[in-house]
Amino acid sequence: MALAAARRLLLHAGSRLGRREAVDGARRFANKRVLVETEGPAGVAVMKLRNPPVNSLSLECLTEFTISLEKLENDKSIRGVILTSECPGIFSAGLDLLEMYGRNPAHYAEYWKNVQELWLRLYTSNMILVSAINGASPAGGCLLALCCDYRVMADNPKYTIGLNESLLGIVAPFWFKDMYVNTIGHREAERALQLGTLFSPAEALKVGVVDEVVPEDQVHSKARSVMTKWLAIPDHSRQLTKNMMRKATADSLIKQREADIQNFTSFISKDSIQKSLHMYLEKLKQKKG
Ligand SMILES: CCCCCC/C=C/CC(=O)SCCNC(=O)CCNC(=O)[C@H](O)C(C)(C)COP(=O)(O)OP(=O)(O)OC[C@H]1O[C@@H](n2cnc3c(N)ncnc32)[C@H](O)[C@@H]1OP(=O)(O)O
Repeated sequence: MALAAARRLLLHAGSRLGRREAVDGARRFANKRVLVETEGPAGVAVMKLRNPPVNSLSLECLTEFTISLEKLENDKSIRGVILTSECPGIFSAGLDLLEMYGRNPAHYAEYWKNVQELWLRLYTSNMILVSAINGASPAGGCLLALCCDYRVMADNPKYTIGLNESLLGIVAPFWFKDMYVNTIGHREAERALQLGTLFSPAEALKVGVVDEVVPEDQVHSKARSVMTKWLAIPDHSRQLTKNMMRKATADSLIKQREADIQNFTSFISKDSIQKSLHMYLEKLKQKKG
């Protein structure tokens, strides 16, 4: 409830939490966890996630992300968005594990509703979305990239990308799976989902999780040149085509949003799933020590 009110305030009052300012002719607005700048080709915004240390998609981050997208959708001068990260070496660590561990069912339901909302807004966006994947991109991080129309990834073998949910002892929801199938085909998706494969950039390119791999210092310039190419297509025909390609996948979640929330809430509340998440979080901690 409080988040919904904050969302309305941010969206309509615009400048209270989300500041809009002019910098060298470029416009920018920033929430705490998402920075949006208009720069480069006309009509293009660059959206940078900045939720250190790993750009995990906490409830606050999801909300700010969704609001920023909504603002851009409402700004008729914006035709394309480059999605990238301000956290060195990390695109996004995906959903915030601490939102799914040790909380109550009402919290899980609220969290999942916001995950769905961001996904629907990204996946069905009328704007051209290009991701400049400049770091690790597991699970929900990969999901963000998969929503884009084109994916450029930095050629750094330390960075991996994929839907690795099964490694955590959880299961990718059907709409994550559908988008994976749409992107890499049924056989590759089936194998990668079961194994929880995290692909290196070269592997991701081979299997089709990303469209291009370039030297790390060229990720942004490549994303911009890709955007320029896409901007040359008339919006109405591109948008109608995108809608035709994506509508069925989006509709299958829209039809059953409430059931999906209930399914998530009961799944994630199970003792066995909480135990798996606990073990995974411990493993992340031990990796450091
Ligand atoms: C029907 C039911 C359906 C259920 C479906 C639920 C779907 C879930 C989709 C998801 O997105 S689940 C999240 C999956 N994410 C991951 O597996 C990524 C885990 N993280 C990593 O592998 C690494 O952290 C990294 C991203 C490769 C970065 O490595 P690095 O060495 O740079 O940092 P760390 O030291 O590992 O991490 C720093 C700090 O951040 C914490 N952290 C990492 N990832 C997350 C996360 N996703 N959520 C919350 N917190 C995260 C990590 O624990 C460290 O915390 P500390 O307090 O500093 O120890």
